[in-house]
Amino acid sequence: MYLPIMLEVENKNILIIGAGTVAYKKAQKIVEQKGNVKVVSPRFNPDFDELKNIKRIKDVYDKKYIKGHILVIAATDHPSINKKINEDCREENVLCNVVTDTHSDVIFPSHFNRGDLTMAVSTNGKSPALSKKIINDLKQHYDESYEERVQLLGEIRDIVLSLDCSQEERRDILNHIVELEAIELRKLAKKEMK
Ligand SMILES: C[C@@]1(CC(=O)O)C2=NC(=C\c3[nH]c(c(CCC(=O)O)c3CC(=O)O)Cc3[nH]c(c(CC(=O)O)c3CCC(=O)O)/C=C3\N/C(=C\2)[C@@H](CCC(=O)O)[C@]3(C)CC(=O)O)/[C@H]1CCC(=O)O
Ligand SMILES: NC(=O)c1ccc[n+]([C@@H]2O[C@H](COP(=O)([O-])OP(=O)(O)OC[C@H]3O[C@@H](n4cnc5c(N)ncnc54)[C@H](O)[C@@H]3O)[C@@H](O)[C@H]2O)c1
Repeated sequence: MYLPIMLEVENKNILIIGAGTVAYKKAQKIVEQKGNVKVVSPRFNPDFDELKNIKRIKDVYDKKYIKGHILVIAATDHPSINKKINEDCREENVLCNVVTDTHSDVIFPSHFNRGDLTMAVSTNGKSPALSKKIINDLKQHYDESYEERVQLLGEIRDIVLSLDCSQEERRDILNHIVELEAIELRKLAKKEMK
């Protein structure tokens, strides 16, 4: 079983082996979050030309490339090579995601963001298509308005945490404000700023 955790990738070194369609999608997501991406592959999908801030190495996989990375993504179209990459990473204590396997050390959930709200869904590799469908359903319910909502709740929470009251009272207030309408949250945030 997997434990869902959030990974801060900004300025972290992440290695991708293979440069096809799947590798491109993962590289794009990591670059968006300002991770340092290095890609090793003998051939690069033309989409990679759009990604300016990545380092390309035109070569086949070799274990020597792993060192110095916090995460390796094995994204070749050869499951046996990807498996070897996963084994090498285990020896080097580096986390590894294998795109052709449902049992690698790291799997990417399907996800979306509404500002600081992140929603992520995984099926433990059983059905990525179902993860995608559920995420699309959640997108309808948790619409763009949640971006402001989370922002306002964060602002109000900072004020509440600075109040001189018991931990229980604080928890009650914080649990109560999540039920409020946006208009009430805006008023509260404004009032507290003064
Ligand atoms: C989140 C996302 C990646 C992202 O973020 O890029 C993701 N898969 C996505 C889409 C997708 N992948 C596939 C389809 C075709 C339909 C289908 O097969 O269902 C679609 C749907 C589509 O493309 O529309 C095929 C596929 N995927 C894996 C295998 C290998 C295997 O099963 O052995 C094969 C078979 C290849 C073959 O047939 O040969 C494996 C994995 N894919 C995972 C994640 C991990 C488990 C996630 C979970 O627990 O649910 C895991 C285990 C490893 C990993 O990659 O981390 C992205 C969401 C897109 C979105 O949200 O827009
Ligand atoms: N996890 C997912 O989300 C997901 C989704 C769809 C498909 N897949 C699976 O992922 C695999 C990759 O799919 P794709 O569409 O990106 O394939 P692709 O053929 O577009 O790309 C494969 C890449 O791997 C490179 N490569 C091959 N041998 C290599 C080696 N020894 N060292 C380094 N690079 C090497 C190739 O040059 C190419 O750039 C497929 O097996 C596919 O079934 C996974």
